[in-house]
Parts: sequence; structure tokens; C-alpha cells
Amino acid sequence: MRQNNTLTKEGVTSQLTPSFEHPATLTLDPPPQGKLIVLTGPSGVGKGTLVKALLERHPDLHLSVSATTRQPRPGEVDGKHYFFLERHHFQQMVAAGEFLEWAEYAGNLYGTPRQNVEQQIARGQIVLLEIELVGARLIQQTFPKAFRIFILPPSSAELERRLRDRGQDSEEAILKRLRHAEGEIAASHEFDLQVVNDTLESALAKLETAILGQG
Ligand SMILES: Nc1ncnc2c1ncn2[C@@H]1O[C@H](COP(=O)(O)OP(=O)(O)OP(=O)(O)O)[C@@H](O)[C@H]1O
Ligand SMILES: Nc1nc2c(ncn2[C@@H]2O[C@H](COP(=O)(O)O)[C@@H](O)[C@H]2O)c(=O)[nH]1
Repeated sequence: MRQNNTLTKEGVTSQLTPSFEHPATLTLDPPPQGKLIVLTGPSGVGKGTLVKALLERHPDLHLSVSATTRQPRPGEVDGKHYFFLERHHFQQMVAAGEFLEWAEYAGNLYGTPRQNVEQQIARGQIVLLEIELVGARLIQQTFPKAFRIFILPPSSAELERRLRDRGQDSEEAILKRLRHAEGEIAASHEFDLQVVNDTLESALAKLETAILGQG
């Protein structure tokens, strides 16, 4: 039996081609269930923390590594946390159609490289994207079957506290991110599911149920 997976606008389709003609013994394997999961939420809400915990618990999940023009933070590794690119290189990739989505956020460009995501989904993997609102809206157009989850903070004060306590952004960057947060949170109803990241454990349990159907 040969199996050909193709990515179409409607998602992944599989064609099963029997390699020999023998109706009595012909069995069709179920096609692999590739899925695209989008996690969005204001900066500092805890998306990265939640994704890291999910990957530790479920190593079979696949996180797409984004490209960005922002400067690496201390400890961030090129190719692991992001592909850190010069702006002209990022723009060349945009022109070549190499991003599934991309957006400008707080003065920097961010994008999801297309090829790896498409390959992993065609292989039946569950692929996670951790992206901001504009990109998540674009994904809804290009991948309508993607399941989109919005992560909410328990309160605005707690969001600000988390951003400040993270201690990795300048005051200017923190203020830009907090300004963005208001508009992002107002759009949370556009998503398939809203999860409040109050305690990590309860938010993780809700994500596991939504993504893997288990508690
Ligand atoms: N449930 C939680 N309770 C308390 N603190 C949390 C919780 N989740 C995350 N944090 C803390 O909040 C800070 C921001 O988390 P994180 O970096 O994961 O946010 P993010 O949404 O990925 O931000 P960005 O979009 O800027 O990458 C971190 O210091 C993290 O340890
Ligand atoms: N549209 C996209 N947004 C992305 C992508 N990768 C990350 N992000 C989002 O950008 C902001 C800022 O991230 P930070 O690492 O500078 O704090 C945050 O909301 C990320 O989720 C992407 O590929 N496309």
C-alpha cells in the first residue's frame, strides 16, 4: 500500500493506493491525523512556559521554530528559540513565500517558516505555533482547520507583573507589549478556545484536553 499525503487549503489529504489487486485482503490504514494548533495571547501571559511544559510531557508534539528580526535575549539560541535574521534576509523570505504567516510586532518581524510545518503535518504530527494575533488571523485563512487557542491572563495587573518579573525586556519594550495586550485580549472571542493561565497546572490540563483529548 502506498500512501501519499498532500497539503491542500482544506488541510492534509491522504490517498491510499493499493499496490496489488486482491479485494479479499485489502485493508486501508487510517490516514495520519496531522493537526495544526495555534497558541496566541499577550506577551508575558505564559505561552512559552506552557508550551515548554507541554513538550516536556508530550515529546511527540512538534513546536515550529519561528524566525524573527528581534535581538536574541540572554540565553536564547539561534535555531532553537528562534531563527534570528537580519531584516533584509527576513524580507527575502517573505518575497519568496517561505512563511506560512508573518507579522510585525512591537517593531520587529516574526514569521513561521512554511516548509517544516507542512512536512510535519503531512507526516501526521501535531504541530504547535506560538504566535501573535495578526499571524493567528492569517492562519485562520490559510489553514481553516487549525485549532486556535487564546491564552488569557488572570488580570491585567498580573500580566504586567509577569512581564516585569521576567526581567528580559526594556521598559520601552514592556510598555509597547502592554499597549498591544489590550487589543489582543479584546479579540480573544475570535478563537476556538480561551484558556486562563492562572495556575500552570490548571492551564496545562485544559490545553492537554484540547490538544490531545486527555487530562
Ligand atoms: N501560571 C503562571 N503563574 C505565574 N507566573 C507564570 C505563569 N506562567 C508563566 N509565568 C511567568 O510569566 C513570565 C512570562 O512567561 P512567558 O515568557 O512564558 O510568556 P509568553 O507569553 O511566552 O511571552 P512572549 O509572548 O513575550 O514570548 C515568565 O517569567 C513565567 O515564568
Ligand atoms: N505572527 C507571529 N508571531 C510570533 C511568531 N513567533 C513569535 N511570535 C509572537 O511574537 C510576540 C513577541 O515574542 P517575543 O519572543 O519577542 O516575546 C509573542 O506574542 C510571540 O508569540 C511568529 O512566527 N509569527
